[in-house]
Amino acid sequence: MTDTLWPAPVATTAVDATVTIPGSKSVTNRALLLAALAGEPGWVRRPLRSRDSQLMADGLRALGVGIEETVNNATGGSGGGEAWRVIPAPVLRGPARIDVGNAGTVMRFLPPLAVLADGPVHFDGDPRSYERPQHGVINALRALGARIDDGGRGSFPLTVHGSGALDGGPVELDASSSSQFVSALLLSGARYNQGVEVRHVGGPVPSLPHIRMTVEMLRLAGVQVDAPEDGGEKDVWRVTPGALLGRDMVVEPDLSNAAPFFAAALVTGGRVTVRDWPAHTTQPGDQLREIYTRMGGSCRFTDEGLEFTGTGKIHGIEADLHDVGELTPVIAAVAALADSESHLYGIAHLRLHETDRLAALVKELNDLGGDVTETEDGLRIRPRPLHGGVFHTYEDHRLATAAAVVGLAVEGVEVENIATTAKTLPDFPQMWLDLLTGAAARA
Ligand SMILES: O=C(O)C1=C[C@@H](OP(=O)(O)O)[C@@H](O)[C@H](O)C1
Ligand SMILES: C=C(OP(=O)(O)O)C(=O)O
Repeated sequence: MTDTLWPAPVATTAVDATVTIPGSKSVTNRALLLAALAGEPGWVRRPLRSRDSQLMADGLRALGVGIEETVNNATGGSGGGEAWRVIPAPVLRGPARIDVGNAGTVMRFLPPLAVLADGPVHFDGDPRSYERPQHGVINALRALGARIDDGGRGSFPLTVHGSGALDGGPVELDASSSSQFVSALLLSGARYNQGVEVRHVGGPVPSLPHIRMTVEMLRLAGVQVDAPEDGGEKDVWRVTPGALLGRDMVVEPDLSNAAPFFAAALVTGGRVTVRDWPAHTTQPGDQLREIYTRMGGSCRFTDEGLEFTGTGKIHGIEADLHDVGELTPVIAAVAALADSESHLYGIAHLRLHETDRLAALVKELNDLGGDVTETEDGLRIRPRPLHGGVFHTYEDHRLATAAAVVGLAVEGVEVENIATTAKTLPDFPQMWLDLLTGAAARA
């Protein structure tokens, strides 16, 4: 936590910019893990370089995986940029120590891999990692035969006593608090002796697009997966045991991190293009096209990417964000500047994200004069004229970008710890300034 305050710039004119958004956190961290499990070296191209992806890379390195970070600007344009070479370890190494930070993908995805190590792997992380749910992964791994010492806490810190192999097979878990429990088991499951069959038992699973991303990326790595959306049984995913192929994977831009930039088009009545928007993607951020259109913008694909245009007039929305929860903070910020009330629901699980996002959004928007109330599973936002003040960010990157969006229209917003955006978008402060000075248009 830092007390540094960042004065959020106010937009004095309509923005008109084209931005390059760095790679997706979710795709980068899956790509690294799948490459580490493969039978031969592979490449992860245009990876995200941020706190969460460095934690994943360092965690894999601790287990003996080689990850060479190289920059290749020779070809320039979209063909250049970074490419990380991943060299799998013949045997994953224990003892090892892994820092999970506050990265859900690292805390959920690495313990199922660590069971394959040939010794103990100790996991620790930020204080918030002790509070985020981990029981789905711990209980499932134990049921599959793994030995895990969590001091009875059901969370971090914990030690996975890797024994070089896991039998695997069918297992039940409750993923109603995080889709990452399912993804975690599936990602390493092909390397278990019997593969894995995950059956979710409980309330609806949030963030389903992220499970589809897992399934799609596993298939690209040559793994056979049966999933509910392909005619399989509801809430059951099956991974057949087998070798993974070392691939050349190109990471898409992080579409969830496009949310504040398109929001700038809506709020200022301007125009923002995000380069290289994929025509097909499993990223939840793709749903911004529909959500922001309902809020008053319009979008179209151009030769460069996806262009969003706003009118400066924003409408409130009634939206189920269960599938796309990570978009909530920025959507809530836009909704606070709208001309009518919004109801965002299906997002009770956000209370267990980087911070309790529902409580944080209510407190911070209301402290600026807003009228936001928390419901059982979401937020009601009644727009009111807002005033300046400190916007606290609770070490949550998406609270920080949400605050910047409010600051576009409200003078005197000061964002606490803008550096927390380093979790997934370290360049955010400069990118935001470039957007507003027109520099992003020239980039
Ligand atoms: O698997 C992933 O990459 C993610 C899944 C989602 O987690 P939850 O299902 O816990 O919401 C999402 O919110 C998170 O940002 C990334
Ligand atoms: C919930 C998020 O992250 P994590 O991967 O830490 O769960 C997020 O990025 O909004």
